[in-house]
Amino acid sequence: MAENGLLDVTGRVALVTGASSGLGRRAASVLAASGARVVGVARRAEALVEWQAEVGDNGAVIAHDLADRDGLADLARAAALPFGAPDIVVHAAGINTRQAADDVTPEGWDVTLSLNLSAPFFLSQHLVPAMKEKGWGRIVNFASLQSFRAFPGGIAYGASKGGVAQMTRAMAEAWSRDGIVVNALAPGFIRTELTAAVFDDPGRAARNAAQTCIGRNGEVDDLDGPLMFFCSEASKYVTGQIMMVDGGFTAK
Ligand SMILES: NC(=O)c1ccc[n+]([C@@H]2O[C@H](COP(=O)([O-])OP(=O)(O)OC[C@H]3O[C@@H](n4cnc5c(N)ncnc54)[C@H](O)[C@@H]3O)[C@@H](O)[C@H]2O)c1
Ligand SMILES: O=C(O)[C@H](O)[C@@H](O)[C@H](O)[C@H](O)CO
Repeated sequence: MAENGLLDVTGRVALVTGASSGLGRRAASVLAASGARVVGVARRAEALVEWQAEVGDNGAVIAHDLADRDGLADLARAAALPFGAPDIVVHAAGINTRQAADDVTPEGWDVTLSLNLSAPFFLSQHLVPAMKEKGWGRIVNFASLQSFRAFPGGIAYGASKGGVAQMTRAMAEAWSRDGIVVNALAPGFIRTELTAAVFDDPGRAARNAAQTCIGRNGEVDDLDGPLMFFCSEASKYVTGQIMMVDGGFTAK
């Protein structure tokens, strides 16, 4: 925590999707270690329970398929049971089906858009009324390099992440007057399960690292600072913004 308390999240309740692995799991752990009570959501119950054992009493878990839009109202209700209504939501669940444009299937397209784009919107819509009542809320979306750049096999993923970038601005316009700031983290190439295919190709991993200003690809803890900024009082006059956390990939 910063000495002036700006990054403090003690006593806040956070809902983190994608908490079973990668960036979502890291975000859930960092928030819990910083004093928030965290409800972790993802599909894999076993991995969630393992995460909960790590964080102890500050964590609760719900196994849920976020691509099923009809279940999101129930999920929002269930998420309020362990610690009260969430003040913070971090939408980290996401997939990349990596289908080439000529081969994209309707199923691949739909699940990508449902999980990456629709779930953050509709789940937020169910959580916002309680945030409005408190006059304070933080919504953190996950955009990507692919919100702005095209990569092979990225048409559905890129469409979803381009949508996340614009949705973040539109959510900010809709809800910020009620004390809810809405921003997005846009990671570069960070080593997780999602990017295993990228990191398993040494040539591609090296080219991506060389494209950054910092000279390396990312690790999950590279997002800790930007995450805490967006989840805390520090970001009270920052809304509708997409923060590149890409080692300077897009600056170069
Ligand atoms: N890793 C990167 O380089 C990178 C770069 C840019 C953006 N992102 C974004 O960051 C977010 C986290 O990605 P990651 O790299 O940690 O990936 P990951 O594969 O490690 O984690 C994804 C999480 O989403 C969950 N999930 C997948 N389908 C789900 C469903 N139907 N319902 C509920 N949960 C589901 C998984 O269980 C997992 O917890 C994603 O939105 C991703 O698009 C990642
Ligand atoms: O894994 C891949 O193949 C995709 O390129 C993405 O998932 C990227 O890692 C990320 O979106 C870039 O910011």
